[in-house]
Amino acid sequence: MKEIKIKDKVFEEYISAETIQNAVKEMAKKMNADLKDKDPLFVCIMNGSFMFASDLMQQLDEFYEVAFARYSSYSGTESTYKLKEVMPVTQSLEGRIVVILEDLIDSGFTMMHVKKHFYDLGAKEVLIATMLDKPAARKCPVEADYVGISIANDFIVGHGLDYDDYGRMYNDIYKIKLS
Ligand SMILES: O=P(O)(O)OC[C@H]1O[C@H](OP(=O)(O)OP(=O)(O)O)[C@H](O)[C@@H]1O
Ligand code: HPA
Repeated sequence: MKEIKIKDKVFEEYISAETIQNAVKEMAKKMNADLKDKDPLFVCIMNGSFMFASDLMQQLDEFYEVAFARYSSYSGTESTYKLKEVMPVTQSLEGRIVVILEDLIDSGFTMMHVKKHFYDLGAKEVLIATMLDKPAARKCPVEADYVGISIANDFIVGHGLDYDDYGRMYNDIYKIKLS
C-alpha cells in the first residue's frame, strides 16, 4: 500500500481519485435535477474545496454563478474551535439559494457557523454539498444536503485537504497512519 510522509506524519492510501470522481458525478446528477432553473449561487469554501468545486462544476449541466470565501479553524490535525473569516464572500446573498461547496464535514463546527452566517447575510435557502463526511466525528448539529462519500473518523489529506497546508495537491486521499 502506497504511503506518503508529510512533515512528522505518515499517511496511507485510502480513497482513489476515481472513487471520488464517481461520487462527484452522482452528486452532480442529483444537483442537475434539483437546481435546474433555480439560479443557485455556489460558494466554494477555500482552501480545502478547490479541487472538489472544480470537479463538480465540470459535471453540472448549467452555467451557474460561483463565488469564493475562506474560513479556517484547524491547526495541525485539531480544530481550534475558533472560526477565522479569512476572506468573506463578496457577492450579495440576499434572497439567493446558496449551495456551499465544502471538502469535508468533520466536527461540523465550520459548517454550522458558515450556514448560519449565510442566512444572516440574507440567503433564502442555504444547502451544503460536501465531498466527504465524517458522521462519527460530529460535535455540532449540522447535516449536508449532498454527500459524496461518508468516511470513518481518521485524519486525511489529499484532493484539497491538508496537514499544515501540505498534501492538498494529491489527487488520491490518504489517511493518517497511527504508530
Ligand atoms: O467540520 P470541521 O471540524 O469544522 O472541519 C472541517 C473544516 O476543516 C477544514 O478547513 P480548515 O479550517 O483546515 O481550512 P482549510 O480549508 O483552509 O484547510 C476543512 O476544509 C473544512 O472546512
Ligand atoms: O481529516 C482532516 N484532514 C484535513 N483537514 C481537516 N479539517 C478537518 N478534518 C480534517
